[in-house]
Amino acid sequence: MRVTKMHALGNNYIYVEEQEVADLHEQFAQLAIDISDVRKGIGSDGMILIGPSNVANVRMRVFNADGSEAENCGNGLRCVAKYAYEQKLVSGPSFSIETKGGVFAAEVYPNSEGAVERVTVNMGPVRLGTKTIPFSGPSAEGEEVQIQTDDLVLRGTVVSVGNPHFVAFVEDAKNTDVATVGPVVEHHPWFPERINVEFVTPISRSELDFRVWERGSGITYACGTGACASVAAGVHKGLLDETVRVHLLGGDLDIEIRDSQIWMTGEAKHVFSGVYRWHGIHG
Ligand SMILES: N[C@@H](CCC[C@H](N)C(=O)O)C(=O)O
Repeated sequence: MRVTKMHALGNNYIYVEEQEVADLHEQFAQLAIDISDVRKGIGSDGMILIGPSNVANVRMRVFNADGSEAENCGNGLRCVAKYAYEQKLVSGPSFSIETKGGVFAAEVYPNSEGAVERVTVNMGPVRLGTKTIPFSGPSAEGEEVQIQTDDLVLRGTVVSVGNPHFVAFVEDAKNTDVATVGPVVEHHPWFPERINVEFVTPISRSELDFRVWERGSGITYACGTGACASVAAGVHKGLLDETVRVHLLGGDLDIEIRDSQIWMTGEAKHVFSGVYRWHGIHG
């Protein structure tokens, strides 16, 4: 199958057009696991399928490295926008992308040769609280949820950006033990469909340090929806202004809350295009 690897701030996926894998419908989860494997596959945070849509200009489906399907991916939206424009799947620089978590409007900024390296996406309305995500904890919990296990007590704001997020404001995001705490929150029984976990520290009202544990992929260099969720939570808590530069492991992302909508602007980069031979589930 023809594949393209792209990354946005180091959050890297293998992008495949649906027509390339039309006969593999029941096997997308295993394909995502295999293709993401850094030793036996290509190596990535997951796989994103690009195809036609009935309700938007193009559709994307997001599979994490463990094969689970996610509703949305912010870095994926920017890379799909780049791909769709450069491959002429769309006719102009402004268009819409369908995901399982909703339809999002994208705008690409091509250079004089038509190559796109920067994209803005309207990530939709700010949605906070346990009613916006799959949640099976006590109904008394609202926007702020307190997770308690034998080893951990952690408060976080829950936010939906199409996909679910738990945003914890911590003393020093850059030195948080993400690999230990992240999976405990991801798999906490209150989140029946698991959850993405962000650790954030405001360094001013317009700058945020950010680390992430992604549902289904673990530590990644960046999470676009996670950055959106974190700024939405920070503005709601009165800690941040509405225009924020988020410092992720892989670089910076600009998030703005305007008219209760979240706008995300950042890079999208091509790594390589080539052919991947998959030997299938029994291969
Ligand atoms: N990296 C993404 C989010 C990908 C999906 C996520 N792991 C989930 O399961 O919801 C982003 O940039 O938003």
